[in-house]
This record gives sequence, C-alpha cells and structure tokens, in this order.
Amino acid sequence: MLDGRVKTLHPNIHGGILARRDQKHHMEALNKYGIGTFDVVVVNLYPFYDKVTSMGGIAFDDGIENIDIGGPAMIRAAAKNHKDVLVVVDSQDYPALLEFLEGSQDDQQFRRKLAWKAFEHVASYDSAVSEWLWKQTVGDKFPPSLTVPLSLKSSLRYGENPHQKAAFYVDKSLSEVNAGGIATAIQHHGKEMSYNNYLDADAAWNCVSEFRNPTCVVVKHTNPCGVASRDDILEAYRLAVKADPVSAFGGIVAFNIEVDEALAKEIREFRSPTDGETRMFYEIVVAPMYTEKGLEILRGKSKTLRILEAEKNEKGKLSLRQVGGGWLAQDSDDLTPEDIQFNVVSEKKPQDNELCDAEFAWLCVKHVKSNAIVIAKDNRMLGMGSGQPNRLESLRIALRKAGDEVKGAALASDAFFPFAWKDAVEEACESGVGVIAEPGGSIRDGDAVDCCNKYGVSLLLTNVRHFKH
Ligand SMILES: NC(=O)c1ncn([C@@H]2O[C@H](COP(=O)(O)O)[C@@H](O)[C@H]2O)c1NC=O
Repeated sequence: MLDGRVKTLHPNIHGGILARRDQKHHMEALNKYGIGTFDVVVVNLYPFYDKVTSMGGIAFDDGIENIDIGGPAMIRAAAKNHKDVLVVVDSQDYPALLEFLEGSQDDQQFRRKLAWKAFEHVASYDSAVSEWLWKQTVGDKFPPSLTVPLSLKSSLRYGENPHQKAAFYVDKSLSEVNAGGIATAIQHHGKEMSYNNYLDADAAWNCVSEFRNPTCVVVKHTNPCGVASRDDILEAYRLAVKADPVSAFGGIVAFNIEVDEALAKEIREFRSPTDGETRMFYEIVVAPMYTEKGLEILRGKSKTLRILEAEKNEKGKLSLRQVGGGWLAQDSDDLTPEDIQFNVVSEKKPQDNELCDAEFAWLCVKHVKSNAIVIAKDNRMLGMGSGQPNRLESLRIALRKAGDEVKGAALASDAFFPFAWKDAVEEACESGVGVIAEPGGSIRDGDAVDCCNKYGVSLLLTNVRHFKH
C-alpha cells in the first residue's frame, strides 16, 4: 500500500522474523495469526548512496523515495533474532551462507558475524541518509552530531612503529565521493603502503596539488623539504631534490603533472647531489598520471617503490583529527595566493620577481609544520625550518640549508614574529634576504617594519596565519 511505501512492514513478515523459536508463547502467537517463520533474510537495500551521488544529483523528492524503510527494518529484525534467523546484506556472503545451509552444524559465531555486519550496514546507510538530509536543510559544516562511515581498505603491517598494530579505513561519507585524495589513489607498483607512507604521501600530494606550474615536491616525515616549479619538470625534480638531498633520500616525490618516459628515467637514474654517486632512493612517487613507458621505467627502479596515481583533493572539505576522547573538526586550509593580500609595509617595495618569490615561499610554508620558515627564490625552495618550538630556531635551520643562496631570496613565515631586533627578523635581514612575508599581528610589528627599513628589506604582511600542527 501507499505506492509501495508499505510492503513488508507487516506482522506477517516481522512476526515471522522476530519470533523466538524457543519461546512457546511466541510460537503460539504465530499459530494464532497464521504466520509462518523465516529462517533466512537476504536484503539488498534501495541504492540510496548511488542515487544521491549519481551524475547530476537527484531531486529532493526522489532522494526521499530512495530511502529504504522496510529493508532496514527487516535487516534489524533478523539481526536481533540472529539466533534463529540468518541475515545477509552483502552478495559476497552468499557462498558462505550456502555452505552454512548445506552443513549440518549450527554456528552461533557465524550468525553473530552476519548480525554485526547487518547493523554496520544499516548504520552506514543511515549515516548517508542523515548526511544528505543535513545538506538539504541546514547544510553547515558542523552538525550537532556526526557519524562518519569508514570502510576497511587494508590492514597495515604496523602503525607508526612496528610494535603498533594498524589499519587503513576509507571514508565513505557522501562528501568524499569523487573528492580525490590519497585514500583513493591507485597503487600501480611496489610494496604495500605503510602507516607512515599514507601520512607522507598525503602531505606531498596536498602540497604539490597547490601549484599551477609543473612542480615537484619532495616530502620527508610530512614536511616538504624540496619544492621547485619549472616549465621543464626534469629540472624541477632535480632542484627539488637538491634543496635538501640528505632528507630527500627515503622520501616521497610528488608531481602535479604526468610522469612520462623522460621524467621516469631521470627519477630512476638521478644520483644524490651529496656524493654524485648514490642513486636516490624513494619510498613513493605520486602523480596525477603516468604514460605506459613512464610506469614501466619506474617499475624497474626498485621492487619496493610505491607508485601512486592520485586525483586532486576537492576543496572546501571538513578536516577531522583525533585527540584523546574526541575529534577536532575544521575547514581545510584552502587559501591560495590569489586569496591573500601581500601588503607592503616597508619603505622598500618588492620587485615583481621578489613578489613571485614571496608567493612561492608562502605556498610552501603553508604545508610545513609549525613553527615554519621557508626561504625560496626563482620558484624553488632553498631551505626550510619546521616543527621547532620557537620561530628563531626554525629560521636558523632554514638559513643554514639555504646557505649563500639566501641573498636576495624571499622568506615566508607561517605566523608573526614576536620579536624583531636581535631576533628572527634581524637575523633574516642580516643574512641578506630581499623580502619577508609574514601574517603580522604582533604587538611588535612596528619593530619588524623598522628593522626591515634599516636593512633595506621589503616586508609584506598577509594578515593570514598558516599554522600547521
Ligand atoms: N631511521 C630513520 O631515521 C628512518 N627510518 C625510516 N625512515 C623513514 O620513515 C618512512 C617510512 O616509515 P615506515 O618504515 O614506517 O614505513 C620513510 O619516509 C623513511 O625514509 C626514517 N627517517 C628518515 O628520515
């Protein structure tokens, strides 16, 4: 009845599923109303998920009609009464079901596992419905409660360290459909991805995806330690490795353009700039695509090299992160240089090329763990300092890595400089940087301006901080 809205929602069905066979009065009630029993319930739910994520979307009323009600009700009833009723929601379980039915032994563990899967399936289904409805109504990013459906992609050999067990789950939320990212990357070759590999590949892919020109990013322990953009991607690759060859060894190399034969050969053959002999070793290469030949050559580099093909991350996503007893949610940091004003507050105005360098350094520093300093020139990173508990230390590390090349380069800081004189700003100026880009906002911003004026350095304030913890 009701155009098919009520088909199975009937005591003849639910009585036959829910009746406890070992309870005399249950069986008497079935007899009284002429209801038979069901031993097996197999349900394919309306494909709500596929419908609402289909190309072109779906009208609200169609979405509503695609919410299965009777199916989940039967699944829940059968799962509750799994002691007497087998419940199957996944066609992959049909062979096991048939084997069980053909056997002579009952197995409560098998029944319980099916019941677990049934409730998990319905919970996942309902989370898609609720996510969809929230978007159709209130729609903001932070609903009063949130259920995130996760699906096991693979168990991992170990976690951050070998004594920690680990697994990787893919987010099945509607918002993740066609949203790109490392979780859905195709692995063409290599050893299985480790826990740390996922973190590093994610960092590398997020960073390289930000650049418009052909770019190579080298990441080690989630920090970009080499970045370069060039029309010639081979040169970009060499320069990115050269920024910090010691760190690049065993790192992740990411490109924002196709890896072809020439690039693959370069990756395979390139010798460490530190000794000119040792072939560079990488854990992962990640790119948006590969030519057949490029893939073949990279496969030949080593058996273990993981080769990932990833799709660009969608912007505007919710970022979730775990702390003890809870999850922090925030917008992903999607700002681009176009969204930022680089306001000149010094007497010296930057040249066009210095402004480009500052934008490049700013884009890099956004992806470096705080406290973060990046020194860059001519579309390449010269040095970076990351993760130090004070900005001065990060600056000193970045300066040391940049060496003599610092002269006339751009320096970007992820947050304001709390002190200028005899501190980070003055040390940066003394080193010979040409331009400094930082958010500003310190009570001593005036000191930073005076200091830059004294040394003839351009100071750009962006008003936007890019902490990365
Ligand atoms: N002993 C070490 O310092 C060390 N051992 C492994 N790594 C790095 O750790 C990452 C891989 O981690 P895993 O072994 O958990 O898959 C790679 O980036 C690898 O280069 C290390 N870190 C290098 O900087």
